[in-house]
Amino acid sequence: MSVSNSLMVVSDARVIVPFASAIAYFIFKTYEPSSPPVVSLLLGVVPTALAVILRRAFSSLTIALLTVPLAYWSLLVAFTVAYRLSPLHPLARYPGPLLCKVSKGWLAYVAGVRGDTHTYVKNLHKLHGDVVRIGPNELSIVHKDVPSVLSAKGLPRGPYYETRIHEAGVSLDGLRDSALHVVRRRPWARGMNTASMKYYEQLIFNTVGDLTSAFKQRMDTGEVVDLSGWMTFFGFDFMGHMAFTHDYGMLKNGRDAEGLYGLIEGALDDAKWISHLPWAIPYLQQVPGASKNWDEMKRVGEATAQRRFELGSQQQDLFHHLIDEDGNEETKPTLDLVAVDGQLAIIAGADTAATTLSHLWYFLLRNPSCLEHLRKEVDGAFPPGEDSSSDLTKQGLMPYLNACINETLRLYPPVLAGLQRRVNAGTGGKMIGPYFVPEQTQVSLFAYAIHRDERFFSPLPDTFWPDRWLSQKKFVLPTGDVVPSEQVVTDRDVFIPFSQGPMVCAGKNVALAEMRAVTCALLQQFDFTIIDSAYLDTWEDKIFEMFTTKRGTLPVHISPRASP
Ligand code: HEM
Repeated sequence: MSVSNSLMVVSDARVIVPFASAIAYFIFKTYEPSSPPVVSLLLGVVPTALAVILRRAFSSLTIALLTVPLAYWSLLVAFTVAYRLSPLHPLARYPGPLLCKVSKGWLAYVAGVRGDTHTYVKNLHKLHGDVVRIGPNELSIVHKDVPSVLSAKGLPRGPYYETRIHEAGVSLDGLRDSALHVVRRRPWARGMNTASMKYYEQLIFNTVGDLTSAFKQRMDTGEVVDLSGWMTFFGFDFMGHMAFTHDYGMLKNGRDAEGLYGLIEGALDDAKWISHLPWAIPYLQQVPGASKNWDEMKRVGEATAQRRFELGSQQQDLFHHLIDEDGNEETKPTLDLVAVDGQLAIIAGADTAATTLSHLWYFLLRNPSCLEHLRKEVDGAFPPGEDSSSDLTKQGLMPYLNACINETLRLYPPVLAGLQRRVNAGTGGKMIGPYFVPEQTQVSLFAYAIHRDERFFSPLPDTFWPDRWLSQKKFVLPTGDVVPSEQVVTDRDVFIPFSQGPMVCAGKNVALAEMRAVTCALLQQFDFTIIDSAYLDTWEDKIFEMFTTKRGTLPVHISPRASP
């Protein structure tokens, strides 16, 4: 080849590679393709083909194969970063850390390695205000206008929920199509109506009985118990009875013999970062062993559903409604899909309630005056000799009990992060309060950050102070100061531990009922003494976000309740 030809080929390469890379960038930006064949074509086939075509510009094919793809990918990254940081980006007006603006990988790192997404985002709001750019195309919003995001007229779910896609179908909590969600929610609504709640009340009564019997045994032997771990046993045993008429036997055996909790914790731990990079899910599934815990959980879920199916239709448990044993729906769901939803109930229901109860006991042990106040209320409602778990309706009307539970859910909502919604393409964007959110933007509501904002909960937004939920003319603060009610702000509209709107937690009422019942029964019958105050001092440092909450231990001595 002549010198002039060679120069032409080299200059062709200098034009063609950036041009091809720019086209690929344009396709990624406009269509956000994530299917492996398209991505492999754009990231693998195109640069390799270019290297082969332009090989004469290089000393050998090997050099071409090394140089062209590298240049192509580097340019692609450069275009992407430049656009994301440029004033042309639709979210350019919103502040946020540079790394968040560049890639969602940063939040995936915060979630996956540090596990403190909730405090990280709360601190970002402190620094930047109501709206923070937490990803290239994602905003976190702390604003009173929460309902315009979560209500029926709000926004559909965002890609954060893609991890809930299973072979048999998507579990209810991952459904992003709002119309389909309405259909799939119907059996859940039947499973949570008044008649169903009556059935579950008996199960709560029995499971609370198992818990108190186990504690009595350990009290007699002087064994130290981890209150947090036992709340997990309670949560799983109750959900097993409620969802599948299955006894996990954790309370009776004093351990998780089937290893279910470990399995779920492992699965959540493996996946906690991937929700931020949902496009990576199909690739991760190809990595041997990457979804080992999920696969095992699926197997256990299917086996439990199969066992329950064989029991027949007599039990009025959640499965009865989900599999539609009463024949309400035209099309019955498959057993596999019901297994997926049943599994969801166990994960969503057992761990969240156990986490809330553990936090509540932490706060009560930390604040003996609150514990005594609550115990007085329990004694007033259920005099000695009267079993508190016999009347769950009465518990629903106990102001201080409900204030303590609300206050716990406010400070530590078990779902610490990730109520993500999306402004879909073609909608023209959305106003949230005074803020315009352009199309194709994810909007995340971090309950943890919203609940601790002093515009919505004050005074002392970071302090456990159940009184803020009571209605009274004057309030005595934990500091001893007395303030009139006008100085106390408790904004229930932005209280979202269970979310709000059409996708609000389906198990909210059952969760509240079980948490009230456990709290009353334990206060009525036992005294707990933490074996070392260091466990209380470090409790909050050991809270990690992983969809739900990973928490530490609360080892206590149990003694019989001192006479009232
Ligand atoms: C303290 C206890 C609980 C808390 C704080 C809690 C919180 C939540 C939250 C924040 C969501 C997400 C909603 C969204 O995406 O907007 C949710 C969904 C859900 N929860 Fe709960 N949950 C609790 C207990 C339970 C229980 C006991 C059950 C089952 C009996 C349950 C079943 C569900 C289901 C099925 C969904 C999906 C709802 C849907 O997509 O329509 N949860 N929960």
